[in-house]
Amino acid sequence: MALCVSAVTASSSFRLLNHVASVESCTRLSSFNCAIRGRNVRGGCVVRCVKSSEVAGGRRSYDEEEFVDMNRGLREEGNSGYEVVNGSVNGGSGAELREGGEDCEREVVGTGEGFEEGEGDGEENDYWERNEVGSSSDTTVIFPQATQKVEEDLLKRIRYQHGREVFEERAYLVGIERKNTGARSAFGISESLEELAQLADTAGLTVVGTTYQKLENPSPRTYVGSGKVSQVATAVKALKVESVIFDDELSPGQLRNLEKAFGGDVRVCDRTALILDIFSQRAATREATLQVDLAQLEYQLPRLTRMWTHLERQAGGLVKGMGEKQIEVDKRILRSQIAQLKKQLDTVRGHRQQYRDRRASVPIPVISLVGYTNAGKSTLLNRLSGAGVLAEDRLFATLDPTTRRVELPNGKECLFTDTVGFIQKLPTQLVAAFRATLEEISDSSLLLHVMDISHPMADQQREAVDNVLADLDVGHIPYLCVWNKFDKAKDPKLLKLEAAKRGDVVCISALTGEGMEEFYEAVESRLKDLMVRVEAVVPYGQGELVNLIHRLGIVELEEYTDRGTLVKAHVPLALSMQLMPLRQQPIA
Ligand SMILES: Nc1nc2c(ncn2[C@@H]2O[C@H](COP(=O)(O)OP(=O)(O)OP(=O)(O)O)[C@@H](O)[C@H]2O)c(=O)[nH]1
Ligand SMILES: [Mg+2]
Repeated sequence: MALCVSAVTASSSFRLLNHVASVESCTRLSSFNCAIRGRNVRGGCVVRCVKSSEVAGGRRSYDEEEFVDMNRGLREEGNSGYEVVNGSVNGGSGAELREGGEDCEREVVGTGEGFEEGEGDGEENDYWERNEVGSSSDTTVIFPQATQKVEEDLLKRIRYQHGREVFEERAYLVGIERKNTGARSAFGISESLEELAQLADTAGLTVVGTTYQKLENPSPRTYVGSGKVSQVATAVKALKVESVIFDDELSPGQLRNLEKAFGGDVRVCDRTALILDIFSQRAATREATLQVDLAQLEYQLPRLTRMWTHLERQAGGLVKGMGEKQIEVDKRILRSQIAQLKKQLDTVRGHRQQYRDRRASVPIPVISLVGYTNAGKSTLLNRLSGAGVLAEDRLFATLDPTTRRVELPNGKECLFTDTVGFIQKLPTQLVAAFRATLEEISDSSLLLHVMDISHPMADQQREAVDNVLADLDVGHIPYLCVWNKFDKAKDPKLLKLEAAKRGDVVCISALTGEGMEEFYEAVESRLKDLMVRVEAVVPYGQGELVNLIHRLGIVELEEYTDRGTLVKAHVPLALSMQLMPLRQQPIA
């Protein structure tokens, strides 16, 4: 039986070979992500790239334009075990790889499409062969020899994590402890690395080691000092590490130098790429997908170097500048993809705006749940509304705002919106891409900041959230702190005392329901504070307006007069605006 490998992940730029499984697992892939991945492919590969927009009904259609040859690794790393026998280097017809040398690496990727477990026969058992499914493509990728042992080793590395199959990839984490942190975020290096490990786990990686260095500032060349780089390189070899992840965003130069230092087999990436990858894996709706794709392209654009320098090397330097030209071409392609994505996002957002406008026409108060990732926002929304929103012990479970109508115990209605969680060092590309989603927060009547009060870094997480909120300019919106996961608190009595002292805090457990009565009371009282007093005469023909006043406001008096129903009530600001033309004229 021939082992067939579908190695292109369902996700983004981060992992090239995380999934040895059937094609069904591959959902989307952008050509550019592939190219970026190719940078670190061990032994090189040919990957056929298809834009996510071309994914239809779970099946990808091929587009010849989208081929990206990933053989650079073979040539550049001097691995002459392969040769390209049929295909051009730069797009066009694809390529055929043949085994030629003795010590070829065996982790080779295919296209993510058209791979399936197939029957091998005789000698061909030694190959991982691509079985094209219903495609007229001329691309034939013959993989190098795979012994039974290699197959077994690979299969052993597939594991189930968070309900899905992942290829166990070994990662090593590197951070910096800045001397004289001063005004810097209060996250210590060990907490920051711990969070990075959690992110890596969420992305499906296995962390095999971490290290950090105390520095005044990161080295502009290699982030950590050269001694540390050698130390990491030794650890990478000893621990058979496949990915080295840095705790801050690396500049394109740092990325390049570190890749050089660790060799082509090791993938270098940073916190931002990791977060982008998680977002990409989790994006479920069209808007979230577009937003993540945009953030990824924005991240990749300045990092578009070295991808094509092999062209020059191949030609013995005769075509100097060819690589650069190609980079320019790629940059242009990327920019036009960015422009296209922005356009598509505008359309999608237009629909969302219509929905918001419709919502605004029914002036129900909107309450937004904001907070650090994993604080329990979705769990709270589920408790309030039985919404069935995905709530998991993973980072960034929620990417799209979900709004649910909730009737409070006093009978008043409001809308609760669950939002994307924040994290320290939130990539700027993501904040920008998700700005529109986050801006919905600015329409709310009340912000509920949900905190995991049992978390050792709760204070620092609060600070990180407050920083993002300040960026979003929502300081004017009334705010209530919800100390969640109270059931896990070490000293509940002390916490209660502290909460009582502060006044703008309620302690709850969204999981067990503890403290929900106080929660409802606090929310009701905030909403009441936000109401304005109106006196209006509603014509008998507009009875639904009187109903609305009852549903949303607190009615003091209702009287039937010859002009209509006279209502004296406290109502939400938005409703008071709607009632403006009906305000009772003072009787002369
Ligand atoms: N013990 C305890 N666990 C909780 C509580 N609230 C939520 N959790 C757990 O915390 C984890 C994260 O909960 P979510 O509701 O997904 O958190 P979130 O804030 O929506 O996270 P993101 O969507 O990633 O931003 C889940 O495993 C929940 O079961 C609580 O009050 N007590
Ligand atoms: Mg959530």
